[in-house]
Amino acid sequence: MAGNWKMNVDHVQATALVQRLAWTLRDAKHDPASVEAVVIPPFTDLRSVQTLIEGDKLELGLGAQDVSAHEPGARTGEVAASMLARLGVQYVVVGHSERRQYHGEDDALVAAKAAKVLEHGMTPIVCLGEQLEVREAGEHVADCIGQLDGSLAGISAEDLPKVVVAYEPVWAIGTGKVATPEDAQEVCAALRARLADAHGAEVADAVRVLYGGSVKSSNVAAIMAGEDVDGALVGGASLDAGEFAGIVTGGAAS
Ligand SMILES: O=C[C@H](O)COP(=O)(O)O
Repeated sequence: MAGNWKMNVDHVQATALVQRLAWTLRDAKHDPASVEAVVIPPFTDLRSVQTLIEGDKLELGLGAQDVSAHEPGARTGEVAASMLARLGVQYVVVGHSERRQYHGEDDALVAAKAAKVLEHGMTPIVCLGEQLEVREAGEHVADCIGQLDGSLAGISAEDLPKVVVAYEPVWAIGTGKVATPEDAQEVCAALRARLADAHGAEVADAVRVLYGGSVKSSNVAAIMAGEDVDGALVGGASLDAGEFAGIVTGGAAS
């Protein structure tokens, strides 16, 4: 269960949020071995959050929201994978629809970023999902498979099991319109089947497939009931410690 804070929460607010989350999970007797909880703050919060996780031995994973496809150098404004790895970051979101939509990122760039994340020993969370008009045309499965192929291009069969794929229908992000459990399962299953066709069942089973889009504590169990839905990538609801803890424990219960 990964909480993507997006461009919210400064580093002072981040320390309070992450502590409240860890305490709430402890009070709920959450077992991190059953469901992994990951926080994905903005770059400016990473050091503060990492210090708390390490110092207070909080049972939370740490992720970043984006990364450069390049090695350190003259790339103003970018953050290199090696810098994130040095900070103790374990997961990096690549290809989020907000990056694809507002920053012109295409599958080739997403694949290059995912490869860079793997090269530096971290796990990419590779996002993909269809626009509303694509779903209305009934082309969502083919569209998502195309994004999967393009976004994982060049990643070796050895590295693929380390990848996390997040299916996030764009029309369900931040809109309150959650896909039905059947919608989520349909695409997650199709993605896994594609991985199995291309790389074998063992690789496909090892890849964790998440659903994202208006996930809350009240709907997480139904979504997680899908056989091919292994977890959730949560946006808005991860900004509330109690709500995100409810998602983590709700996912564990399903
Ligand atoms: O990365 C998270 C997704 O974009 C979902 O966001 P949301 O839970 O606010 O709909």
